[in-house]
Amino acid sequence: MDPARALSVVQGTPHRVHVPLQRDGTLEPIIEIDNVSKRYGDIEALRDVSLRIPPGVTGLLGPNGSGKSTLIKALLGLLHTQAGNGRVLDYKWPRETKAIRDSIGYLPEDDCYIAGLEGIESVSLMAQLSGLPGREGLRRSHEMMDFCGFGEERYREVESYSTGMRQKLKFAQALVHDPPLLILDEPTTGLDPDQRVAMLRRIRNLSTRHGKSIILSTHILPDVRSVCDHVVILVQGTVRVIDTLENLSRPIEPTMHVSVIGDHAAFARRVVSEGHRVEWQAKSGTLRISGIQPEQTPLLWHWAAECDTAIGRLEPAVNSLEQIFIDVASGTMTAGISATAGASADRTVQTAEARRASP
Ligand SMILES: Nc1ncnc2c1ncn2[C@@H]1O[C@H](COP(=O)(O)OP(=O)(O)OP(=O)(O)O)[C@@H](O)[C@H]1O
Repeated sequence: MDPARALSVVQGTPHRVHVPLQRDGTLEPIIEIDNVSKRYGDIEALRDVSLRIPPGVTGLLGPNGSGKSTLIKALLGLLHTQAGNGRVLDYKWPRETKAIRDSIGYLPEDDCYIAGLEGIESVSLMAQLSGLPGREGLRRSHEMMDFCGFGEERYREVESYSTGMRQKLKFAQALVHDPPLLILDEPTTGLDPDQRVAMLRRIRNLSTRHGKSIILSTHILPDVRSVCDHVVILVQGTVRVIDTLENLSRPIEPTMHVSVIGDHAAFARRVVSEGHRVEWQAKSGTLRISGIQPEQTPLLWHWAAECDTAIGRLEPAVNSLEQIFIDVASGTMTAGISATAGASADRTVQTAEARRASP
């Protein structure tokens, strides 16, 4: 059987998730929590966190110690929070913890296996613990191990597994009960480049072909870029950004990157005299010109000619996730956005001043 199809042929799928449209046509969040606080003694790991996570793949980002693991464990009901309430899928959080846990597949960051068990036994044990009857659980375990790329190694004891195989084992264990929501904590750690690409493909596939919602907690920003629809950035226990990757990538105002042949400072002064903002990007040797509408770009050629310069390259600017992360973590950028895709009107970004530089 095609492993990619395995998920769709499982009979008696135990979980169904109802994702209705809201009045404004956007999808209802799968997670809605309000005013969640968690303290460990004097440490405030989560401070009054309110969050709406839409269906799809959401990257959960943040510097070390920002509260990602605490948030995940809180959602799973693995730790007690001092304040907050909400909903996870169709269940009240934190009251209906058991039902919530049944509906989530969790891949923890740390190893989780029982020494002495074969891979297939480990996965079917999880299937049984999730309530699947023995034979159905075993069948499903084989399907998930196929899906995760296991061959005959499934019959080896898990302590002989490489780091990459342990990651895949955890993935199969998280998937075996066919949950509608997956929470994956650093799922690509320790994978070689090929395995990493395969893992990301599986994650994307689960979302697009099998309708799973996925929260991906990671420090690997290219992973986020390649599979996530939305991004949440936590800093010091507070949510600093929730938005679609697409919105975040788009500069707040239309911006062009221009490489100039000749005296770029003279060209920059000419552009500034027309009321546009110009920054010199030393690394790329280009000018970043803000506030230029696409229909105004012919003017750039005109101004370049006036200064006896020429334009070598001209392309629309895109915010890099790396820069967004650095700006948010350092406090030079804040964005407060409805988590629902497309709702970006109230975004407030304070990067312009911080980044402004003269050529
Ligand atoms: N059991 C605990 N007892 C005391 N403090 C804790 C405990 N667990 C976490 N913390 C603290 O709470 C804060 C948030 O930690 P958390 O592990 O949630 O962050 P994180 O974003 O997951 O970090 P990392 O990216 O390093 O995994 C940190 O200051 C951490 O030291």
